[in-house]
Amino acid sequence: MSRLTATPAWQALARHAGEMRQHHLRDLFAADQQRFAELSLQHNGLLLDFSKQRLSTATLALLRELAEQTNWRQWRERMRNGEAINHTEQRAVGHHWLRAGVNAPEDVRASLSRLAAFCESVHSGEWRGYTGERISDVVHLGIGGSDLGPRMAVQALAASQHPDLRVHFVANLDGADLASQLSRLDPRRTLFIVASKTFTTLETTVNASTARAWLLHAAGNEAAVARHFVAASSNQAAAAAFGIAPENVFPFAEWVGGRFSLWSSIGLPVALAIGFRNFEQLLAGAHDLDEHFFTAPAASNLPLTLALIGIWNRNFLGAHSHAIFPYSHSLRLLPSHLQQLEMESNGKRVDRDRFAVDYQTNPIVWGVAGTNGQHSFFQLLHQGSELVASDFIAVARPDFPLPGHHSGLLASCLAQAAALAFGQTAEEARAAGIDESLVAYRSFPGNQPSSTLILPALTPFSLGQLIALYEHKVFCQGVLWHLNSFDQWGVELGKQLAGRLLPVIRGEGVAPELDASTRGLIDYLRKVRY
Ligand SMILES: O=P(O)(O)OC[C@H]1O[C@H](O)[C@H](O)[C@@H](O)[C@@H]1O
Repeated sequence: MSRLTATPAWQALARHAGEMRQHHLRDLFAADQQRFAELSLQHNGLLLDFSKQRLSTATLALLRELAEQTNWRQWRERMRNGEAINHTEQRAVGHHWLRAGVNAPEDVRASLSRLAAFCESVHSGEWRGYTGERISDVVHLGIGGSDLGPRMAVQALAASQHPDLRVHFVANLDGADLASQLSRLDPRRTLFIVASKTFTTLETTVNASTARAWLLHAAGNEAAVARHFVAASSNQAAAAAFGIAPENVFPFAEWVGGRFSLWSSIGLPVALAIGFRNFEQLLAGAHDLDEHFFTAPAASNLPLTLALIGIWNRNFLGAHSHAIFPYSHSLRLLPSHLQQLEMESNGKRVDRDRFAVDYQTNPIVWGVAGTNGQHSFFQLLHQGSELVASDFIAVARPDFPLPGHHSGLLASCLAQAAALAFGQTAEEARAAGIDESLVAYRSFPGNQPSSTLILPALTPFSLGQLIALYEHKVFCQGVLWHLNSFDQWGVELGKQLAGRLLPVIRGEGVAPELDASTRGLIDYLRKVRY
């Protein structure tokens, strides 16, 4: 038994879960008129309703006890104070310093000033392309943490988009991604941001090389590169070796993890898309949530509460997956961003002390924007055999107010969460006039747990709050599961194998150690390719 599963709180929760599994959400609501008031929290405009989770105030008290027994407060202080809690890489975890405003470290403030000046020069037209044209399009080349966060934020804040500058994103190594963008762009007016913490990532360096060749083909002069390429990276030497002028490199520190790097110079496309003042609001929103997380007591701490609910669903009710449903077209990439944030952080099976865990860690995170999901896979949530926990995210005021749209969107969000929770009994189906032969098919078991998060409006500030909320949730879950949430060794093996296969695919080498399946696939690919 691990230290975690041996804690008195874990043992008590396991016993308590046996009892809670007997209850349906219908009964829990019927038994307590105060349930919404007791099981919801607010912070500076955000409302989190977790009354539709299959838990009680007693469950939460036990979960908070588990958090105390795993020293979550001390870990929170360690992160805040810059201890090297990413122990496998000997690094501090400092993304929260990037948004600390006037209290941010000197180098962070200096870096923000440079970003501000650069944005100003692009927006004002002072920055020109190699023929003297203004920049009309920015292409951000990055992948994973160097792509998903800024891509999601630019899309989410489309309503604040700068009118004269279009921002595009290319991540995939598949040439179809870059080719489809380049075909629509004018090299004289296009600025590329090469975004890579390490500056060694295959996808990004290949895309950047192709983009550079495309520019040089038009410009015919190496000097054009300095007018059209900037970089966001921790590896200034590699950026320089690639040919990016040192004054065009916007560095950030090693203590910024890739999936937490939106707040650093990796966020440059966001600042260019929505303006630097709005980018500062995004940082301010995240800082607001940081302050809340660092100071609020456990009972009113939003990120801790989200984390504890997730642990309850995963470890005590047995949910394998966690769905994110933003009822906001603008937030449609949030599930992808959270997929990386959560699964890359806590998709681990070895704990901080190098022991294999004897409990489940991160569930599979997935989701799409509502209402689209309702008309495809929600069937399984309503009547399938899986327990799926969900977060519904609603925005009270529309960012694109077309008459007749937003009320229906909000009604759908609340209706789906209620239908999942309460279902429809056979008696109710009969009372609704359903023919007896169809009653079994038209009954809904309900009891699918969900939380609903409401943002008053989708602004740079509230988006900052939202992302930071999930970042700190992930931190708390990592603490409780006793994981290092800030490394990602699991993605290395596939990369190494790809490096070894590359010459074989090209027909430039042999790899005698290949397994029969990979060898057979390569043989077939080569046969149909040439
Ligand atoms: O920013 P880069 O160094 O190019 O890394 C891009 C991404 O690739 C890696 O494989 C990691 O899994 C991600 O955490 C990282 O964000």
